[in-house]
Amino acid sequence: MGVSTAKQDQQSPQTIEKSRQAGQSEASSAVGGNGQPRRRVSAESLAAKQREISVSEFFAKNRHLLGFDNPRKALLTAVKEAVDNALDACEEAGVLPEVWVRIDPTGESRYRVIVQDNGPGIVKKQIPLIFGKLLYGSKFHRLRQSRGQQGIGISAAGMYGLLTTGKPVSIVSKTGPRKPAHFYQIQIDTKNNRPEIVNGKGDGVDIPANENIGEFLQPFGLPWNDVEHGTLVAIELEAKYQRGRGSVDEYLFQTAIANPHVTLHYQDPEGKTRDFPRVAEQLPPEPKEIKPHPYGVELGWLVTMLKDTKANTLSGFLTESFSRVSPAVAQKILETAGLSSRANPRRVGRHEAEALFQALQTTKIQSPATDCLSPIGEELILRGLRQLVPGEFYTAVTRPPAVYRGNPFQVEVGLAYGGAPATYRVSLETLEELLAETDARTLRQFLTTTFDGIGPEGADKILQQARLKARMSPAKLKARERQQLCEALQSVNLTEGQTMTVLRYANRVPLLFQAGACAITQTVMSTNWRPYGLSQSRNSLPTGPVTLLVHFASVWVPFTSESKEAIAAYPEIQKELRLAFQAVGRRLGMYLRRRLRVRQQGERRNIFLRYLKEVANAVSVMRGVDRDEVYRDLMEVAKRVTAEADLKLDEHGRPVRDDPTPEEFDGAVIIVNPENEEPAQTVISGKKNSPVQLQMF
Ligand SMILES: Nc1ncnc2c1ncn2[C@@H]1O[C@H](COP(=O)(O)OP(=O)(O)OP(=O)(O)O)[C@@H](O)[C@H]1O
Repeated sequence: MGVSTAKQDQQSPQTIEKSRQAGQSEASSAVGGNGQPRRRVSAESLAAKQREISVSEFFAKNRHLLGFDNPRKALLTAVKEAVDNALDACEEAGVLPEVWVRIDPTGESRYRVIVQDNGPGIVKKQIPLIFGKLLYGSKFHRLRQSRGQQGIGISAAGMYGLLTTGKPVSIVSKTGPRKPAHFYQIQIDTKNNRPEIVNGKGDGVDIPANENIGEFLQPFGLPWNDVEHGTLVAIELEAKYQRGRGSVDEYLFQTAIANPHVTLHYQDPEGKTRDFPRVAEQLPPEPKEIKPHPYGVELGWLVTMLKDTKANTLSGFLTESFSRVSPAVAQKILETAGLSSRANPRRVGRHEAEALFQALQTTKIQSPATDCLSPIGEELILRGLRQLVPGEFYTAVTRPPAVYRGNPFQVEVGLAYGGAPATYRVSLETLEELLAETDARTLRQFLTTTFDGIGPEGADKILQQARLKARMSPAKLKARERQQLCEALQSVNLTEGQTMTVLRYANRVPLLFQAGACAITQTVMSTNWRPYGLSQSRNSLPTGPVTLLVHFASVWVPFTSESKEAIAAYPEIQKELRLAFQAVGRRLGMYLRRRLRVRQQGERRNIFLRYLKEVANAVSVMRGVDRDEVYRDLMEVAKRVTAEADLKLDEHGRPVRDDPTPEEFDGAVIIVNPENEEPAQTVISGKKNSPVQLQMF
């Protein structure tokens, strides 16, 4: 009734008043004869309907909250959950990760995702709970950087598979070379959020240590890569495979950039394989677990902690439960709160808890320890970017750790400038596949959603060159038009029309959706990039051939939803992001200004040179002096006036003689020689007052 139609909107005020009265009399029919509203339900009848809702029932209905809102995203989410777990497990076990990802088509809009790792494996008893129960995991209750944090991911992917195909999840896990492997087929009982084991008469199957696992699993279509320990997960689900932005391919590519210590093997649904070999042979430093910091605690949480503690005194409670609280600090807090340090924490009343809470917030306490974080580091960011993103100038910055709501976090940013957009690498065959897979309705939409870095402006440029209309349907292109589009993609210069590509990461995991809702994108857009040589309209992404890698690392990432796609905009986080953007922006600005100056001086010298011979001729005729001598003298003058053309970089931005010093850039930088694509200069540690290492990759 609340929906107003166009017809209603045109009604006169009188007609509207009449219908309002009619509406009132209709409503009054719900009033009983005694003038009291008629009661349709009683508290008792409502009570009869009350039922507990299991967490799995809830998420089965609200699957979009977990990233399963459409078949394409479902495929990515399933792969992502399994790969993220594999990487977490390997790193925790101190193993350099090697992960095999395979997507097999099993029917119309059905795929089987198979992910195997060389991690520690999972003990037999835990397998059913991990894969057949939502909210079960090892990471939720600890404060330490990891990819997973909620304990929902992999069981939710299995549940989605079960709901859409009726097939259970298959798991094979082996914990050591002389240990048997465990093979389970598990489905989740959504009503009760409990695992049901389907194979081995409800007990799973053990594969003895001396048996060939690969041969054993062959009849089940499960490929086992021979490792001493590791886990394989296979989930069949309703899905859609499509390349381009937000695809499995893109997720793996971006994972490889931010995880240079990982080797990934990938086989796509068409059987094409791609390997991403590791470029770093060392694991990142292991993050340590920390206790919560007093500034992050909330009153209700404090009350629960007081009730649950095993400490016998308030002083013991504070020092054991929180990080950075020494006995002296505890004493200070308790004095401020007016409480005895020997009081029993389990007997603390409401008012006393509130006083303690206030004292915790107001006492000066050292910031939390930051060894719970494991940033990628400037050197590895540069290596990762250089390996996979083409460009001529690279720089990276790792900010010092900071704190939001008591949680330590760290921001890192890498910037690559000058790479051609992905369109240059598109062959006709790939373009035809992308056109066949897309669900974009217009060509312009196809271009902007398929390729990173193409904004509407760039798309229009390409379509103009291809002589195609922006609103044409991608599915209806004829062979000749597809050819035209491919040629335009490869030839149009997008340097100006390209928008900045932002690669967002949280705890080394690429974030591929909800860019607009993410603090990272919002802060990139609200930062002023114009002083650094990029053009930018107000509150939008800057334009130019720039890729920005942004890594947010924390013991708890404040995601905006359970699907872990966007980071919430806490002011402390936005401040750190902005400082990191400004640091890389300043270095980019320096590089671009220098390049521009060199180019301008080069052009000026060319003009001199064009007329130098004629001037020398005229002077020698007029003054009777030697022409060649005059020419040589004039040449000297031209060189002196345009000396900068010989300095630093030539017109391609290539260092010519005197390369910029590390101190000038004040940070980690790579400048690439565009002619042979070799790094002309690499500065890894160029911070002022610190030893400078120059290193070529
Ligand atoms: N491949 C694996 N090897 C070893 N342990 C694993 C593996 N996959 C999952 N686990 C264990 O299972 C637990 C549950 O995994 P799940 O994906 O459901 O949640 P999570 O990774 O803890 O958090 P999130 O929901 O944020 O992803 C993990 O915490 C981990 O201890």
